Amino acid sequence: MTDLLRAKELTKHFVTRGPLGARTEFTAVDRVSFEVGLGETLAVVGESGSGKSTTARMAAKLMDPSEGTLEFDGADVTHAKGPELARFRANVQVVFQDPFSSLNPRHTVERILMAPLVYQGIAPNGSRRAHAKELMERVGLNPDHSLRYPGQFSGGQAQRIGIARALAVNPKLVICDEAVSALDVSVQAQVIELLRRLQRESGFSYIFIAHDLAVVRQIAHRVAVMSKGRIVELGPVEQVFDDPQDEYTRTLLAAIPRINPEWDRRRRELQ
Ligand SMILES: Nc1ncnc2c1ncn2[C@@H]1O[C@H](COP(=O)(O)OP(=O)(O)OP(=O)(O)O)[C@@H](O)[C@H]1O
Repeated sequence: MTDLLRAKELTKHFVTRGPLGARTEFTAVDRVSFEVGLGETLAVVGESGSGKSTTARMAAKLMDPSEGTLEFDGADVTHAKGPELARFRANVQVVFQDPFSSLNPRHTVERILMAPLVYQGIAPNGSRRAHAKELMERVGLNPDHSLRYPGQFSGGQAQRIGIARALAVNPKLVICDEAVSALDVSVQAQVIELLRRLQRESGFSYIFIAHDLAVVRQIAHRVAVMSKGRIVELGPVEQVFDDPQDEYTRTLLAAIPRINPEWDRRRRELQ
């Protein structure tokens, strides 16, 4: 499989100040390396504070790494600026956890979906409206609702708007940072199915940040397990879930039966 994104030894230090102004350096992500293939879904899992979001932010170039490099489509984009960064932004899009805080509440869906097209100079003026409606249809929203505001949609529908906005520029990689974590289980299943369908149709890659391993099992090809800023295990989902090599991965997996008894039953049947 051709590598689309290659992260090499990505590291992020944060500087915090104590009550007396004392400077403490803290390493949130520590020499993390991974690749994402074309059309592949790489999940990044781990407990809260393990460094998943910081890794996602560096991969999306929303945050510069303290050390390490990022390659996209064979080019080093670690320090990309100007047109090179704009090209990266057209190819790599992010879907955040909370659609209501990541979508402007004062803009209509149409305006939200047309904004990336304007920014990237995609689709001539007259066809942007039609393109926005097409995007709504692609993610299962009624295009007649294009003049509504995010607040007039349910959580699941609003997340579909976030997904449509990410797809507007036809990206090669979509980074989902806990994109389904805040949704009810049944809505979550529908949005996961949507994400899978969109990947089948368009062949783009996902980095899928999640803490729910049952969700990861449904969507990812490979999984990286993070603990205390480091990747402790990385491999195909079946391999990591069925034969975890790392002690921390085993602890994470042991928590699943409480989340998904059906999956646990099937696992036991297979053993
Ligand atoms: N801007 C920042 N300044 C200082 N520390 C930060 C900053 N952003 C994150 N951290 C710290 O870095 C560590 C990793 O955070 P990160 O959000 O990447 O973890 P996470 O695995 O995504 O956790 P969660 O699932 O809770 O979002 C945490 O200890 C967090 O407090």
